[in-house]
Amino acid sequence: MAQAYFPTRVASPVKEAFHESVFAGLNGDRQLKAEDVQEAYIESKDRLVAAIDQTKQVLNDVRTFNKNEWVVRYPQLKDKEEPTEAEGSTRPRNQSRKSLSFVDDPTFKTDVVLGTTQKGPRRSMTLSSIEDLPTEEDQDSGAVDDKERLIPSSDFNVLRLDLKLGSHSSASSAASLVSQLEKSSIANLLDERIGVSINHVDKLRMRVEDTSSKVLVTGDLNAGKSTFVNALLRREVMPVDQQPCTTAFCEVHDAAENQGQEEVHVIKTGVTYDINDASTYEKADLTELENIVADNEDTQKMIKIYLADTRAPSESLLNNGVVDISLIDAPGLNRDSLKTTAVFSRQEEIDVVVFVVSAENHFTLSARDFLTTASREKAYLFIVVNKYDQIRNKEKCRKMVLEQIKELSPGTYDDAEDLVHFVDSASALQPFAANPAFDDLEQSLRSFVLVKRSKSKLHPVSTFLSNLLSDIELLAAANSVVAESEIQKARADLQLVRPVLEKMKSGRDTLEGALESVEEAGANEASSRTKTLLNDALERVGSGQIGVDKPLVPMPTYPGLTGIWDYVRDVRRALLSSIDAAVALAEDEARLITTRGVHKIKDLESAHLPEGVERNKRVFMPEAMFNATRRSGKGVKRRSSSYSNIGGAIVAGGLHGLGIGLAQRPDMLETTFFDLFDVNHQFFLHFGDKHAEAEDTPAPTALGLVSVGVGALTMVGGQAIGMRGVLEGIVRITDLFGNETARKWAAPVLGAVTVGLTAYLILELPSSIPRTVGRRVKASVMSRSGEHEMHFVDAHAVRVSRETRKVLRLASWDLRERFRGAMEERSREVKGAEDMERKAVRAKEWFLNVGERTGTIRADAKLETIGA
Ligand SMILES: Nc1nc2c(ncn2[C@@H]2O[C@H](COP(=O)(O)OP(=O)(O)OP(=O)(O)O)[C@@H](O)[C@H]2O)c(=O)[nH]1
Repeated sequence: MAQAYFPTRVASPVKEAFHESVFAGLNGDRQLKAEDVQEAYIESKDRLVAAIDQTKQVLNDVRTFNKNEWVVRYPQLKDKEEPTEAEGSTRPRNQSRKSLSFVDDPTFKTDVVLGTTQKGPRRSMTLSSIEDLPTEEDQDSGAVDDKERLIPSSDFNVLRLDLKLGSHSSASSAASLVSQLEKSSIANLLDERIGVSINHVDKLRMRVEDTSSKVLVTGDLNAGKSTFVNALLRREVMPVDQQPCTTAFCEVHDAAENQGQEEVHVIKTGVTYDINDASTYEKADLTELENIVADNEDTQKMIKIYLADTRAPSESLLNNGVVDISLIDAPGLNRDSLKTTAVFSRQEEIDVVVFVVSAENHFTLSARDFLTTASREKAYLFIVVNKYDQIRNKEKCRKMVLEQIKELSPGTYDDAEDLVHFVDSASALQPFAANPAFDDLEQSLRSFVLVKRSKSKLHPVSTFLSNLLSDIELLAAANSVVAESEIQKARADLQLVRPVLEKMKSGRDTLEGALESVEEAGANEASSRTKTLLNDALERVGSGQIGVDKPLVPMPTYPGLTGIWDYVRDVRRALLSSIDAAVALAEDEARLITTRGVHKIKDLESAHLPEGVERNKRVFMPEAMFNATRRSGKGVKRRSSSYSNIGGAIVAGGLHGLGIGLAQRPDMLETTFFDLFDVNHQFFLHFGDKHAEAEDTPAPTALGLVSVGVGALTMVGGQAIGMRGVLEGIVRITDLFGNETARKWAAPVLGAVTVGLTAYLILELPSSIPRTVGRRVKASVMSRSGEHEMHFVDAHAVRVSRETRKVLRLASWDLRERFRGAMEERSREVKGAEDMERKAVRAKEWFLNVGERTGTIRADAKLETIGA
């Protein structure tokens, strides 16, 4: 549809206002209306600038949040099949179902619904409660809060990441490639994209703030561009020549910008022009302009011309009282300059392109090229068909020109009435000559520049900003969906792990106590059982009996006097082996006690270790107990050093398992005369010398022999004579040898002694030998060989309980370690989930707040109304 720019044909209030202002100067009221237009423009501009600043702030916040707190995820939305109404969809028409996923995590996929809010477009989405979403009926009844209303979403506009690699990659292969990118890589790309957008927003802000408006005048060579510019200025400023000559870009500004001075500034090559920095240009007088242009025919100079337009604001284009319009007289298009001018026309500060074509020549190839490109990029293109006065068949010319414009720039053709003007610029310069076509052009141009400035300058910015805000909203909404799902996940994890950890925490001391008591009880029981068994055995051995009920070596039978020495040795071996058997029995019991302890620890493991924690797979082998050996340097098996402080003689029984018990020790098996007659014992009985009992004298002494005899005698005599009587008897016997009578009796007395002794040997030995040997075995086993050595029974009790404790401690250490490891892992899991929950809660709130902020920015700026 054609748009009307010419004020006389407009009906809208803004156009009306401007229409008034165009013809202002006639009275003050009309001038005021022009100011209203300006005020409205400034007000829109200020709102837009505020929105730009706030949006920039949001973008910076998103970047900081992305960097410090939450890896911002980049969503992808795909359409979902929506059931038709016939299939029972009750979803409001303003809602659409989408599938939300993230390029960095293809596993995350959820359905979301997007819709419009009644209070203006704001994007939000919800994931889990699709089924609970408000139906159309709910919305109509007003039962739903606006927060739940959703807007239709498109994809990203400004913040779109170009994730495709090369033109050959299909969408699916690009997606699969992208899915391999890490979250942080995507977040970095997004950060860069936001950075670029912020820079662009900065530029837009400068553009919006800039009150100047540039009109670029270009066209074919010699088409009369300079003449046209002069006509607009009503002054012959630009050099006009029959020959195509202008190669410079002459930019005409109001002299007010140069402190009222009419001046020419020739910008030096390679520097950025700054009116306040005289080193960036060379000053010249207006009258020198022709020479300057002529001198620089081969170079494309940039020349600034400051001109004092003395006409009233209502007539002047430059000094119009609303915005600072500057005219740029560009070089005529030829092969060399086409590119430069085309680039120039694309510059952001160019608001309007005026294309001058000679009515005599129509469009050249360069012109066609330029117009096609420019009409695509600039919405507003003015075409001045110049030298129209030279045409005789004007209608035919007009028709032909319009046909060509229709082909080159259909948009311009649609508004040809306002945008295409057939004029005679040369005559516009002649004073007092009426030139209504040029007046019409001039008014169209002024109207176009001033009234539509909001559209040409503010609207693109507000559209960009609106798109940017939509992108931020999409980003925020999608990330709040992710945050919500992470909250749910963290809470579900916590629900599982937290009770396990709590149970472990509360059970830790119980477990510790239970393990200690299993260790302690096991070790104590093993110790006390060993003591009982060995004490019993020693007691029995001491009284000449086999120490255990089921001996390996039975008590030998008395073979008679002839085999007495073998008998003594066999008795000794049998008794020693029974002590060994008692030690073995104690070890076996310790094995049972340990097995029970290990089972208790297993039970504790089942009770205290949470599911999923690997159990101890080691199998306890009781038979391996008491077999701990290590190789010495010479390859001889020895007890481990933990037992080495127990005296070698005493612990011999402890080596039973290795086949080296007491019964295997030659020193213990050594039989002596005292195994027959325990002189020391007899002595002990009579003198009570307990030290003597412990001594094992290897050879009989004279006194001993006599004592044996006496002992035998006393025993034969019913053991009732007593020591004093024996001694007295000996004295008397000695005395007897001193006299005749005594000598006479000596032989019979000695004979009697011999008889007594013999009788003793025959009658008492079978029963006294086991007792004597047993007593001596017991005594030697229980003897102490040093200060630090322990009692035989205690030593074994310590050894057995230590072995028991060692095994139980190993088992409980293993459980403790597993428990500790499991608890640490659960603590880490809980902490991880708590961190995740905290972060996600914060992120969700933060992103929701971003959504609120963008909504406020839109509402405050009334973005949709700016330039509409
Ligand atoms: N009759 C007539 N002559 C014109 C008109 N406009 C320009 N001329 C003449 O055409 C010639 C070229 O005019 P310029 O204004 O120098 O043309 P230009 O497009 O600026 O030239 P270059 O910048 O060199 O390409 C001059 O002799 C002008 O007097 C017009 O509307 N009618």
